[in-house]
Amino acid sequence: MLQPLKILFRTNWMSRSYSSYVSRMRYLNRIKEDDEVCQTALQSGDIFLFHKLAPLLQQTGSGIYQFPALQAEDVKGILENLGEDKEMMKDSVLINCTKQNKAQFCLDVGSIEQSAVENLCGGTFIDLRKAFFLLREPEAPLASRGQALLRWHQTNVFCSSTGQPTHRNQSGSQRVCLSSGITYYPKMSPVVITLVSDGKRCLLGRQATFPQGMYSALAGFCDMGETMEETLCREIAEEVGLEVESIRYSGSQHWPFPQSSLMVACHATVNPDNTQIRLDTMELEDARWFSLEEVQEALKIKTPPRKNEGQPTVFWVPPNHAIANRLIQEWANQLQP
Ligand SMILES: NC(=O)C1=CN([C@@H]2O[C@H](COP(=O)(O)OP(=O)(O)OC[C@H]3O[C@@H](n4cnc5c(N)ncnc54)[C@H](OP(=O)(O)O)[C@@H]3O)[C@@H](O)[C@H]2O)C=CC1
Ligand SMILES: [Mg+2]
Repeated sequence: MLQPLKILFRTNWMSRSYSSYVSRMRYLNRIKEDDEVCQTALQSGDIFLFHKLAPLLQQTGSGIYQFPALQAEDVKGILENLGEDKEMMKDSVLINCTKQNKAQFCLDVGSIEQSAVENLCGGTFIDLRKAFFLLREPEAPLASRGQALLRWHQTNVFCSSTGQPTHRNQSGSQRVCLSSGITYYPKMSPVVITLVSDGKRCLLGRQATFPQGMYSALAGFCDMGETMEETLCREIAEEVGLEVESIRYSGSQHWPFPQSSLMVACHATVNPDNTQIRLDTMELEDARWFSLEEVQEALKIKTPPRKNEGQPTVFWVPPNHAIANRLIQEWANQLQP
């Protein structure tokens, strides 16, 4: 029996019985695409403050760092209190949406005197390179996503084709040049990060810029037109002179340093009869095969070890905020007897 027309074309997407995740993603997309929906969401959203790309952190009594979500009214009060135009709120950029369907925005108040804002908020603006490791999940990735979006807007003010100013939409999900018609979207650079194994050992490398003693999985940016697999094989051949035999995907991560990368993490194996490392000293300072025992010891080290005079340098690996740590942990777990 045909349903009456109105039910078939009901447009109130929020009342449909979608899973809460689906309705949240659809709501987030509406905020992204529709300026009016975004302006409404901004009035009742969570606002995360930055100052010249440094996120505002607050420390609890027990010393834990938090990434405070201010309410729109609070932020307007702060702006008014400091004699600033409340219209600055419109510079907020949409980051995400909470499970309670609350929109999350970031706002850079870098034009205002830093300590004046810190005093009113009871917090401190801390450079992301430090803040990222002071925060825990899910605040660290939220802060790096907000910073990456704000930095993208600050570095894409002009059209790269006409030099004319670009104009953002309310959510900040894009910028458009009205004379060339080009639409710009926030970008991440794809990077493949690989844990190479010969079945018994794993291969880790270090750049001269790494902290002393720290070795990590090998990583490399994708060249234009490459598949992930091609990047992986090329980078391992380039950096340590080995040929990969098999590849297994592990996971991915947005990595904000130095620019926004999308880290695609994989395990790879090489022929155990051909494990001779031929190091590209232009790229890496060192690369070595490590045993399970050495890696298990390194995984126990949670903070950068002190270098004591006359003592051998201690081998350690990136902290668990970095996806390299996940790859190394996965490898150790699968080898563990
Ligand atoms: N989250 C994690 O666990 C880890 C993250 N990383 C990150 O992975 C990224 C890549 O690692 P890395 O070994 O340095 O990469 P590569 O091995 O590709 O070497 C870096 C070189 O790539 C070129 N390059 C820089 N930026 C880009 C870009 N956006 N697109 C294409 N090529 C680029 C530069 O070459 P040129 O100088 O010739 O221009 C640079 O010297 C780094 O940003 C690093 O921070 C690395 C290890 C662990
Ligand atoms: Mg590399």
